[in-house]
Amino acid sequence: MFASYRTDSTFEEIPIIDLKDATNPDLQVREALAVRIRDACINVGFFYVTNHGIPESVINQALDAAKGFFALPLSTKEELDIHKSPNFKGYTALLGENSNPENRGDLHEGFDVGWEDPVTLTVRDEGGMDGKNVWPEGLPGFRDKVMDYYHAALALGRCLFPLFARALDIDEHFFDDKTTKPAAIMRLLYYPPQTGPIDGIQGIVCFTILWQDNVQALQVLNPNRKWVNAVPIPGTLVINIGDQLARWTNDVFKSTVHRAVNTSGVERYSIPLFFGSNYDVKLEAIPSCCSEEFPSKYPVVTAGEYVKSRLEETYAHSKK
Ligand SMILES: O=C(O)CCC(=O)C(=O)O
Ligand SMILES: [Fe+2]
Repeated sequence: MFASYRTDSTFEEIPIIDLKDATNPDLQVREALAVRIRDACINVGFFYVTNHGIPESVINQALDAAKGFFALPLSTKEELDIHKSPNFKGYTALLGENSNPENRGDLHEGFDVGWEDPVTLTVRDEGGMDGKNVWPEGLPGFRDKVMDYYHAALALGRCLFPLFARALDIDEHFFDDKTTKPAAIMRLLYYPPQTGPIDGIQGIVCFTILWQDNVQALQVLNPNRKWVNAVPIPGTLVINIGDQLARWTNDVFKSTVHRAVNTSGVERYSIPLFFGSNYDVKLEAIPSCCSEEFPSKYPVVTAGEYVKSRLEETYAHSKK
Protein backbone atom coordinates (compact mmCIF):
# COMPACT_ATOMS: atom_id res chain seq x y z
CA MET A 1 0.00 0.00 0.00
CA PHE A 2 3.01 2.33 0.24
CA ALA A 3 4.55 1.13 -2.98
CA SER A 4 3.55 4.24 -4.87
CA TYR A 5 4.60 6.63 -2.08
CA ARG A 6 7.50 8.01 -4.00
CA THR A 7 7.72 11.68 -3.83
CA ASP A 8 9.42 14.23 -6.02
CA SER A 9 8.77 16.88 -3.42
CA THR A 10 11.85 18.57 -2.11
CA PHE A 11 12.76 19.81 1.36
CA GLU A 12 14.55 22.79 2.79
CA GLU A 13 14.47 21.71 6.41
CA ILE A 14 14.92 18.59 8.46
CA PRO A 15 11.94 17.83 10.71
CA ILE A 16 12.28 17.63 14.50
CA ILE A 17 10.38 14.75 16.10
CA ASP A 18 9.72 14.43 19.81
CA LEU A 19 10.12 10.82 20.99
CA LYS A 20 8.50 11.30 24.40
CA ASP A 21 5.49 9.22 23.28
CA ALA A 22 7.49 6.38 21.68
CA THR A 23 6.15 3.85 24.17
CA ASN A 24 2.92 5.59 25.16
CA PRO A 25 0.32 2.92 26.01
CA ASP A 26 -2.28 4.77 23.93
CA LEU A 27 -2.18 3.32 20.43
CA GLN A 28 -3.48 6.50 18.84
CA VAL A 29 -0.68 8.52 20.38
CA ARG A 30 1.94 6.10 19.03
CA GLU A 31 0.19 6.13 15.67
CA ALA A 32 0.41 9.94 15.48
CA LEU A 33 4.14 9.73 16.14
CA ALA A 34 4.56 7.02 13.49
CA VAL A 35 2.81 9.23 10.94
CA ARG A 36 5.38 11.98 11.54
CA ILE A 37 8.20 9.48 11.21
CA ARG A 38 6.70 8.08 8.00
CA ASP A 39 6.51 11.56 6.54
CA ALA A 40 10.16 12.28 7.42
CA CYS A 41 11.38 8.91 6.06
CA ILE A 42 9.48 9.23 2.79
CA ASN A 43 10.26 12.87 2.07
CA VAL A 44 13.62 13.57 3.68
CA GLY A 45 15.33 10.43 4.96
CA PHE A 46 16.56 12.51 7.93
CA PHE A 47 15.02 13.75 11.16
CA TYR A 48 16.13 15.13 14.50
CA VAL A 49 14.87 13.50 17.68
CA THR A 50 14.29 15.15 21.05
CA ASN A 51 13.57 13.29 24.30
CA HIS A 52 15.73 10.47 22.92
CA GLY A 53 16.55 9.10 26.36
CA ILE A 54 20.36 9.24 26.22
CA PRO A 55 21.52 11.17 29.30
CA GLU A 56 23.66 14.21 28.65
CA SER A 57 26.27 12.88 31.08
CA VAL A 58 26.69 9.75 28.94
CA ILE A 59 27.13 11.89 25.82
CA ASN A 60 29.65 14.16 27.53
CA GLN A 61 31.71 11.21 28.73
CA ALA A 62 31.85 9.78 25.21
CA LEU A 63 32.91 13.16 23.83
CA ASP A 64 35.56 13.39 26.53
CA ALA A 65 36.85 9.95 25.50
CA ALA A 66 36.95 11.00 21.85
CA LYS A 67 38.91 14.17 22.64
CA GLY A 68 41.41 12.19 24.71
CA PHE A 69 41.89 9.62 21.98
CA PHE A 70 42.38 11.96 19.03
CA ALA A 71 44.87 14.02 21.06
CA LEU A 72 47.18 10.96 21.36
CA PRO A 73 50.37 10.97 19.28
CA LEU A 74 49.78 9.74 15.72
CA SER A 75 52.12 6.77 16.22
CA THR A 76 50.05 5.58 19.22
CA LYS A 77 46.82 5.86 17.25
CA GLU A 78 48.37 4.08 14.30
CA GLU A 79 49.10 1.04 16.47
CA LEU A 80 45.33 0.56 16.39
CA ASP A 81 45.02 1.13 12.64
CA ILE A 82 41.78 -0.27 11.21
CA HIS A 83 43.68 -1.97 8.38
CA LYS A 84 45.32 -4.26 10.96
CA SER A 85 41.92 -5.46 12.19
CA PRO A 86 40.18 -8.37 10.43
CA ASN A 87 36.80 -6.95 11.41
CA PHE A 88 37.01 -3.19 10.77
CA LYS A 89 37.77 -1.97 14.30
CA GLY A 90 40.10 0.78 15.40
CA TYR A 91 41.66 3.92 14.06
CA THR A 92 41.24 5.59 10.67
CA ALA A 93 43.82 8.27 9.96
CA LEU A 94 43.13 11.57 8.28
CA LEU A 95 42.53 10.85 4.57
CA GLY A 96 42.79 7.15 5.47
CA GLU A 97 39.28 6.29 4.39
CA ASN A 98 37.80 7.02 1.05
CA SER A 99 34.10 6.81 0.43
CA ASN A 100 34.58 8.13 -3.11
CA PRO A 101 37.52 6.77 -5.13
CA GLU A 102 37.53 9.92 -7.31
CA ASN A 103 38.70 11.96 -4.37
CA ARG A 104 41.85 11.93 -2.27
CA GLY A 105 40.21 10.70 0.93
CA ASP A 106 37.91 11.79 3.70
CA LEU A 107 38.99 14.65 5.90
CA HIS A 108 38.42 13.16 9.31
CA GLU A 109 39.95 10.79 11.81
CA GLY A 110 37.84 7.98 13.20
CA PHE A 111 37.76 5.25 15.80
CA ASP A 112 35.37 2.31 15.32
CA VAL A 113 33.93 -0.04 17.92
CA GLY A 114 31.31 -2.78 17.80
CA TRP A 115 29.15 -4.67 20.26
CA GLU A 116 30.56 -6.29 23.36
CA ASP A 117 28.71 -7.61 26.37
CA PRO A 118 28.62 -4.84 28.99
CA VAL A 119 29.22 -7.27 31.86
CA THR A 120 31.47 -10.05 30.54
CA LEU A 121 33.14 -7.87 27.83
CA THR A 122 32.89 -10.84 25.47
CA VAL A 123 32.06 -10.32 21.80
CA ARG A 124 29.90 -12.17 19.29
CA ASP A 125 31.16 -13.79 16.18
CA GLU A 126 28.42 -13.90 13.60
CA GLY A 127 30.86 -12.96 10.83
CA GLY A 128 30.86 -9.58 9.13
CA MET A 129 32.22 -6.93 11.44
CA ASP A 130 31.62 -8.88 14.63
CA GLY A 131 34.58 -9.73 16.78
CA LYS A 132 37.06 -8.07 19.07
CA ASN A 133 37.33 -4.36 19.65
CA VAL A 134 40.74 -2.76 20.03
CA TRP A 135 41.46 -0.31 22.85
CA PRO A 136 44.12 2.33 23.44
CA GLU A 137 46.35 2.11 26.48
CA GLY A 138 46.87 5.00 28.86
CA LEU A 139 43.38 6.49 28.71
CA PRO A 140 41.68 5.47 31.97
CA GLY A 141 37.94 4.90 31.62
CA PHE A 142 38.03 5.16 27.82
CA ARG A 143 36.41 1.80 27.17
CA ASP A 144 33.57 2.37 29.69
CA LYS A 145 32.84 5.88 28.45
CA VAL A 146 32.69 4.69 24.85
CA MET A 147 30.66 1.56 25.55
CA ASP A 148 28.19 3.32 27.86
CA TYR A 149 27.25 5.60 25.00
CA TYR A 150 27.24 2.67 22.58
CA HIS A 151 24.70 0.72 24.65
CA ALA A 152 22.55 3.79 25.25
CA ALA A 153 22.42 4.50 21.51
CA LEU A 154 21.71 0.83 20.79
CA ALA A 155 18.73 0.98 23.17
CA LEU A 156 17.44 4.05 21.37
CA GLY A 157 17.82 2.23 18.05
CA ARG A 158 15.78 -0.68 19.31
CA CYS A 159 12.95 1.59 20.32
CA LEU A 160 12.86 3.18 16.85
CA PHE A 161 12.08 -0.11 15.08
CA PRO A 162 8.48 -0.48 16.33
CA LEU A 163 7.88 3.09 15.16
CA PHE A 164 9.28 2.34 11.70
CA ALA A 165 7.11 -0.79 11.57
CA ARG A 166 4.02 1.20 12.50
CA ALA A 167 4.99 3.82 9.94
CA LEU A 168 5.00 1.02 7.33
CA ASP A 169 1.68 -0.32 8.57
CA ILE A 170 3.14 -3.71 9.44
CA ASP A 171 3.24 -5.60 12.75
CA GLU A 172 4.96 -3.46 15.37
CA HIS A 173 7.14 -6.47 16.19
CA PHE A 174 8.18 -7.15 12.57
CA PHE A 175 11.79 -6.14 13.18
CA ASP A 176 12.14 -7.72 16.65
CA ASP A 177 13.57 -11.10 15.63
CA LYS A 178 15.67 -9.42 12.93
CA THR A 179 17.50 -7.18 15.38
CA THR A 180 18.32 -9.54 18.26
CA LYS A 181 22.04 -9.33 17.42
CA PRO A 182 22.22 -6.10 15.49
CA ALA A 183 25.35 -5.25 13.57
CA ALA A 184 25.91 -1.89 15.18
CA ILE A 185 29.17 -0.05 14.66
CA MET A 186 29.84 3.16 16.48
CA ARG A 187 32.40 5.64 15.36
CA LEU A 188 34.09 8.51 17.14
CA LEU A 189 34.86 11.16 14.53
CA TYR A 190 37.18 14.13 14.64
CA TYR A 191 37.13 16.74 11.87
CA PRO A 192 39.97 19.21 11.87
CA PRO A 193 39.15 22.56 10.31
CA GLN A 194 39.20 21.89 6.58
CA THR A 195 38.51 23.59 3.30
CA GLY A 196 39.23 20.79 0.84
CA PRO A 197 36.76 18.71 -1.17
CA ILE A 198 34.51 16.27 0.67
CA ASP A 199 32.30 13.43 -0.42
CA GLY A 200 28.62 12.65 -0.55
CA ILE A 201 27.86 9.50 1.41
CA GLN A 202 24.89 7.23 1.95
CA GLY A 203 24.48 5.09 5.04
CA ILE A 204 24.81 1.36 4.36
CA VAL A 205 22.86 0.21 7.43
CA CYS A 206 19.22 0.47 8.61
CA PHE A 207 19.72 3.89 10.07
CA THR A 208 22.32 6.04 11.76
CA ILE A 209 21.94 7.71 15.13
CA LEU A 210 24.22 10.73 15.10
CA TRP A 211 25.36 12.96 17.90
CA GLN A 212 27.08 16.11 16.62
CA ASP A 213 28.68 18.94 18.55
CA ASN A 214 27.69 22.56 17.94
CA VAL A 215 29.86 23.07 14.85
CA GLN A 216 27.95 23.16 11.55
CA ALA A 217 29.27 20.63 9.03
CA LEU A 218 26.60 18.06 8.19
CA GLN A 219 24.69 18.67 4.97
CA VAL A 220 21.92 16.71 3.30
CA LEU A 221 21.28 16.70 -0.46
CA ASN A 222 17.70 17.59 -1.41
CA PRO A 223 16.03 16.50 -4.68
CA ASN A 224 16.87 19.89 -6.22
CA ARG A 225 20.54 19.00 -5.64
CA LYS A 226 20.93 21.67 -3.03
CA TRP A 227 22.88 20.93 0.16
CA VAL A 228 20.63 21.61 3.16
CA ASN A 229 22.46 22.20 6.45
CA ALA A 230 21.63 19.80 9.27
CA VAL A 231 22.11 22.63 11.75
CA PRO A 232 23.34 21.49 15.17
CA ILE A 233 20.43 21.68 17.63
CA PRO A 234 21.42 21.17 21.28
CA GLY A 235 19.66 18.28 22.97
CA THR A 236 18.86 16.48 19.72
CA LEU A 237 20.28 13.53 17.84
CA VAL A 238 20.03 13.14 14.07
CA ILE A 239 18.51 9.95 12.65
CA ASN A 240 19.10 9.11 9.02
CA ILE A 241 17.74 6.22 7.02
CA GLY A 242 20.38 3.96 5.45
CA ASP A 243 20.42 1.60 2.50
CA GLN A 244 19.18 -1.47 4.43
CA LEU A 245 15.88 0.21 5.28
CA ALA A 246 15.72 1.68 1.78
CA ARG A 247 16.04 -1.85 0.34
CA TRP A 248 13.58 -3.28 2.84
CA THR A 249 11.07 -0.59 1.87
CA ASN A 250 11.80 -0.77 -1.86
CA ASP A 251 13.01 2.86 -1.66
CA VAL A 252 9.78 4.12 -0.09
CA PHE A 253 12.03 5.26 2.76
CA LYS A 254 14.88 7.38 1.45
CA SER A 255 18.56 6.83 2.06
CA THR A 256 19.59 10.40 1.40
CA VAL A 257 23.05 11.46 0.27
CA HIS A 258 24.83 13.57 2.86
CA ARG A 259 28.30 14.81 3.71
CA ALA A 260 30.16 16.54 6.47
CA VAL A 261 32.36 19.48 5.63
CA ASN A 262 33.92 21.49 8.38
CA THR A 263 34.72 24.93 7.00
CA SER A 264 34.03 26.56 10.39
CA GLY A 265 37.70 27.10 11.17
CA VAL A 266 37.43 25.13 14.41
CA GLU A 267 37.61 21.45 15.33
CA ARG A 268 34.47 19.34 15.22
CA TYR A 269 33.50 16.04 16.85
CA SER A 270 30.61 13.75 16.03
CA ILE A 271 29.56 10.22 17.03
CA PRO A 272 27.48 8.17 14.60
CA LEU A 273 26.15 4.74 15.53
CA PHE A 274 25.32 2.70 12.44
CA PHE A 275 22.48 0.34 13.28
CA GLY A 276 22.30 -2.71 11.04
CA SER A 277 20.01 -5.73 11.38
CA ASN A 278 21.24 -9.22 12.30
CA TYR A 279 23.72 -10.41 9.66
CA ASP A 280 21.69 -13.41 8.57
CA VAL A 281 18.53 -11.42 7.82
CA LYS A 282 17.44 -11.32 4.19
CA LEU A 283 16.84 -7.79 2.98
CA GLU A 284 13.67 -8.56 1.09
CA ALA A 285 11.17 -5.87 0.12
CA ILE A 286 8.28 -5.60 2.59
CA PRO A 287 5.02 -6.47 0.77
CA SER A 288 3.32 -3.16 1.68
CA CYS A 289 6.09 -1.42 -0.31
CA CYS A 290 5.67 -3.37 -3.58
CA SER A 291 2.97 -3.43 -6.22
CA GLU A 292 2.59 -4.42 -9.85
CA GLU A 293 3.51 -0.89 -10.84
CA PHE A 294 6.42 -0.74 -8.36
CA PRO A 295 7.88 -4.24 -8.21
CA SER A 296 10.76 -5.06 -5.90
CA LYS A 297 13.84 -3.19 -7.21
CA TYR A 298 16.72 -5.00 -5.54
CA PRO A 299 18.03 -8.55 -5.56
CA VAL A 300 17.64 -10.19 -2.15
CA VAL A 301 20.89 -10.30 -0.15
CA THR A 302 21.60 -10.91 3.50
CA ALA A 303 22.42 -7.86 5.60
CA GLY A 304 25.86 -9.34 6.35
CA GLU A 305 26.78 -9.83 2.70
CA TYR A 306 25.59 -6.36 1.88
CA VAL A 307 27.45 -4.50 4.62
CA LYS A 308 30.66 -6.44 4.12
CA SER A 309 30.77 -5.81 0.37
CA ARG A 310 30.15 -2.10 0.87
CA LEU A 311 32.81 -1.81 3.57
CA GLU A 312 35.36 -3.66 1.50
CA GLU A 313 34.75 -1.19 -1.32
CA THR A 314 35.33 1.72 1.04
CA TYR A 315 38.53 0.36 2.54
CA ALA A 316 39.96 -1.07 -0.67
CA HIS A 317 40.49 2.48 -1.96
CA SER A 318 42.50 3.37 1.11
CA LYS A 319 44.67 0.28 1.64
CA LYS A 320 48.18 1.40 2.50
O1 LIG B 1 29.95 13.57 11.10
C1 LIG B 1 28.80 13.66 10.67
O2 LIG B 1 28.07 14.61 10.96
C2 LIG B 1 28.19 12.65 9.76
C3 LIG B 1 29.00 11.42 9.57
C4 LIG B 1 28.26 10.44 8.70
O3 LIG B 1 27.20 10.72 8.22
C5 LIG B 1 28.80 9.11 8.45
O4 LIG B 1 29.94 8.84 8.87
O5 LIG B 1 28.08 8.32 7.80
FE1 LIG C 1 26.26 9.04 7.43
